[in-house]
Amino acid sequence: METTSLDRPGPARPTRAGLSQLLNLLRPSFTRHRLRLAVGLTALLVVDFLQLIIPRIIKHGVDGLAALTISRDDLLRLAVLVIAIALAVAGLRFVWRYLIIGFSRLLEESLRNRIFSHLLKMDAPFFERHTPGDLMAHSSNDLAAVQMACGMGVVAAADALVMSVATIIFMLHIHVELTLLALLPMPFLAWFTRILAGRLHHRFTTVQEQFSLLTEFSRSAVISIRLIKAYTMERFQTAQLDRLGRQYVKSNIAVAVIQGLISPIATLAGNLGMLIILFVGGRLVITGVLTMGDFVAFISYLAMLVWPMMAIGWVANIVQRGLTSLNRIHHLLISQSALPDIADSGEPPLVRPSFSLRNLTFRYAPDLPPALDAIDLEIGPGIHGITGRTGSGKSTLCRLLARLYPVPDGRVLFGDRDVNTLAPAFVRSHIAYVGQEPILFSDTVAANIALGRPEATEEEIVEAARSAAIDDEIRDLPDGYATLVGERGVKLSGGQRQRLALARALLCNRPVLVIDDGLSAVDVATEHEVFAGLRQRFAGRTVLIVSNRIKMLSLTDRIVVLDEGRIVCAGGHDELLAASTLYRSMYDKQMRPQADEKGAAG
Ligand SMILES: Nc1ncnc2c1ncn2[C@@H]1O[C@H](COP(=O)(O)OP(=O)(O)OP(=O)(O)O)[C@@H](O)[C@H]1O
Repeated sequence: METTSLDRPGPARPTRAGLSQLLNLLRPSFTRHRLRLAVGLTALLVVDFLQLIIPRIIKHGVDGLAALTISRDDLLRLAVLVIAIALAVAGLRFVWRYLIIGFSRLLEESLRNRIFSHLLKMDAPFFERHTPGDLMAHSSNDLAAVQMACGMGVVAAADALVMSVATIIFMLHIHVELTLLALLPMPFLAWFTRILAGRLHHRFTTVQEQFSLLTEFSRSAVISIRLIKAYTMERFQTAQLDRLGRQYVKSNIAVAVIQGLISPIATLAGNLGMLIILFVGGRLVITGVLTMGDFVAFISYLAMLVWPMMAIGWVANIVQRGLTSLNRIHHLLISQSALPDIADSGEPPLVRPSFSLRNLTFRYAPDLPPALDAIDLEIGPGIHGITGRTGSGKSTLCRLLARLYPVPDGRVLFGDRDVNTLAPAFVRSHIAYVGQEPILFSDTVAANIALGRPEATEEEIVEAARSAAIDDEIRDLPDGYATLVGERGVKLSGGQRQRLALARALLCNRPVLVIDDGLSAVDVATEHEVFAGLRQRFAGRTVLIVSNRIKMLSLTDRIVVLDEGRIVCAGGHDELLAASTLYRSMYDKQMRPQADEKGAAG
């Protein structure tokens, strides 16, 4: 028998894609903003050049002073020149920061948009393989690492390259041997920075992990405060928080140790070079090979070289980190939905669509038993009840109709066409879906109802609420339909939330309504009212209600009983009472106590 299943290996560690594949992800942004980048990099190079000129001006002044050939006016002119250059450096620094860092933010935004629109296309199995934390990491840490590499990474790389090459040329120009000697400690500085930056990254990742553990712990403790109090868990929770807090402090101290090492090592390398200049360069001045000005300029150049040498190690690390993150983003973007990749052609919606399930077998994973087993079912206009024990496959059936999971070819037909030949969005656009857990957004009641049709009028919203039997209760809220609900608003009861979600689905006015146990928290009297509203509103259309409430099921046109993924019986309420032992036992459990109570009262 042909079945479908989802190969769900879990989020494996991604293999490294080719460099050109990774760079292809960045190319569109680099191309689009090439002018911005070119101007930014030019400003950066001009800053470098201007900085290199300052020691030469100072050399001129010192030589003049040493030979007593310089006038006060000359000195003033040199000072003004230095200030003018410093001002130009400050202005141009602002320009390159604005342009290049701005570019990295634009690149980050475009990658984020790409990731987000890709996620919107993915199917349910994808979201089961990737946890929300996983996906959040892509849209925060990984994007930040790429942004860093393409912003400060580009700046530091260009800066370090130009500054080190130019500074060394200027130094060589003064004295070749002295330059080579003074540069001796520099490769060690680059090497140390590289090693320390690597460790720093590692420790910093630990800090971030500890921080997210701590925040997640505090978040879940705050939202489950009632449970904690009910189980008198306060002490235990405090001890847990204390433990996490101590780990967090420890990992922060580990970061501080590395950060504390970097600067002294740089100073040490600079001072070693300085020592060499003092010792060797000083002798060259005494012997008249170098002028006093050359000597001072040489010291300034060496000081300027410390930063590029540190930057080389630092850049190597952030580029490596950026590539690792880019690799993860690449793997996310190449992951494919198992649903057919067919774009919605804009075909007009079907007026009275129906579903035909033909010998459909479905498993969530190859090693799991089938969640649906050889299902044959016609779902056309009318109100259909789906019932069965927990885990019998009711929700799975609804999810497959809503095209959240892939199905094998020819097993599910929609309006006589195989769903695999249709755009998933086309099929979904016919279905209003009410799930088991209603989700409300932090917005007004009206906006929550109008989620699927933001353009709906006030009258339409009220009418949908009335059909879902929630209108009166909404009017009793402090601001009626304008009341804020959700996380930061008024808290609604489970039944109210479910009816709000139902009103949202009703407002969409689609030809098929699927309610997956979405009325379980609604009391029996209100359930009747809701059902009457549905009957009237959906006359001639298709409604599928998953429920285990016999009273609700008895009102439907036809009931399908599932057990272990199979249809064990289908028919009207009376028919099933006679034909299905499962249905009969559900009826007995739910209706007998009432009958017994009535009998006892009589
Ligand atoms: N995402 C999933 N991954 C793996 N197995 C799943 C998944 N969802 C459901 N199942 C399994 O598939 C079977 C059918 O589950 P389903 O949720 O469709 O049952 P149900 O009849 O709706 O149950 P309930 O009445 O408790 O909601 C169960 O064995 C369940 O454990």
